[in-house]
Amino acid sequence: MLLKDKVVLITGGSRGIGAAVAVEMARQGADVAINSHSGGSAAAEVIAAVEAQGRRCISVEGDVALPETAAAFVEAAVEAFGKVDVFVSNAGICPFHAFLDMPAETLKRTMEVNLHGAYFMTQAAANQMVKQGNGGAIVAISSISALVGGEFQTHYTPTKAGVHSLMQSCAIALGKHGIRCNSVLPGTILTDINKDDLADPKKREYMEGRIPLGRLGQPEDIGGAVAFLASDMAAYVTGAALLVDGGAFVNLQ
Ligand SMILES: NC(=O)C1=CN([C@@H]2O[C@H](COP(=O)(O)OP(=O)(O)OC[C@H]3O[C@@H](n4cnc5c(N)ncnc54)[C@H](O)[C@@H]3O)[C@@H](O)[C@H]2O)C=CC1
Ligand SMILES: C[C@H](O)[C@@H]1OC(=O)[C@H](O)[C@@H]1O
Repeated sequence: MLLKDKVVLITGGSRGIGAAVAVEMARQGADVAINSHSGGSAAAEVIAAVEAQGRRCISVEGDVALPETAAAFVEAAVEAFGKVDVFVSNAGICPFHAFLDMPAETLKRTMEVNLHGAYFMTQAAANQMVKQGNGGAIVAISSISALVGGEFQTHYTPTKAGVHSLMQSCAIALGKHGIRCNSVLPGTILTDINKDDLADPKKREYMEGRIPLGRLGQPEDIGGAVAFLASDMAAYVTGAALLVDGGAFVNLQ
């Protein structure tokens, strides 16, 4: 087990990648706190799946775009489990939309959830880790989209580049406290975030065709990379980015 008796906090942990990461963390021996926005029954399913691994789980609802959500999430986790060892910044949205008529509100909301949310949450988790004095690990779910663009993602890709940049700067700011900060860059993973976009068979076939490993990703494909970066196996890894994309990024021709 890579994370025996560690406490892991995950934003956006009720569905998709965050939910799969929560279960993997539990499989690796950790207790888990998930945040989500209206997680409802999905959050309850994640709690059950973590408990099935013999670990504890709490769910705290809140919009990561609001600074007060971060303080409340960390406080609830400390109250339940006594500490924070690992923080995974995962919550995100991607409302696909063309560039030329992008509504200002869609741009603003995407920035606030994906980037400001990651900032507030990372800051709150890091403050708790510094207070504890034992170091820690922070992993942000960035994206292959931090490196390459998307016609209908002009509001989204800058947030994913920003999240990785946040991890790089935090690696420097927090290194003296023994806190490591890294990013995981998933390729296209089948979740609710792209359900509508990939409902178009032509788009889905095109995306699949770009991937040397021959398939789109599943949420479970991301858990191992996060567990590695969160664990002592990665004790000398900070400010790094790990692509988990089936080879899509390097596939020029
Ligand atoms: N699915 C994909 O192909 C990829 C996803 N990502 C990133 O992975 C992360 C998770 O995405 P998926 O699992 O695919 O999406 P999803 O839509 O399946 O899950 C999103 C999660 O974030 C939560 N969430 C959304 N807005 C929130 C808010 N304002 N406050 C708190 N929680 C909120 C939801 O409650 C849910 O738990 C996102 O940051 C996304 O950008 C990165 C690369 C690829
Ligand atoms: C939502 C998209 O399908 C997904 O999000 C990302 O970050 C990936 O690059 C995919 O485009």
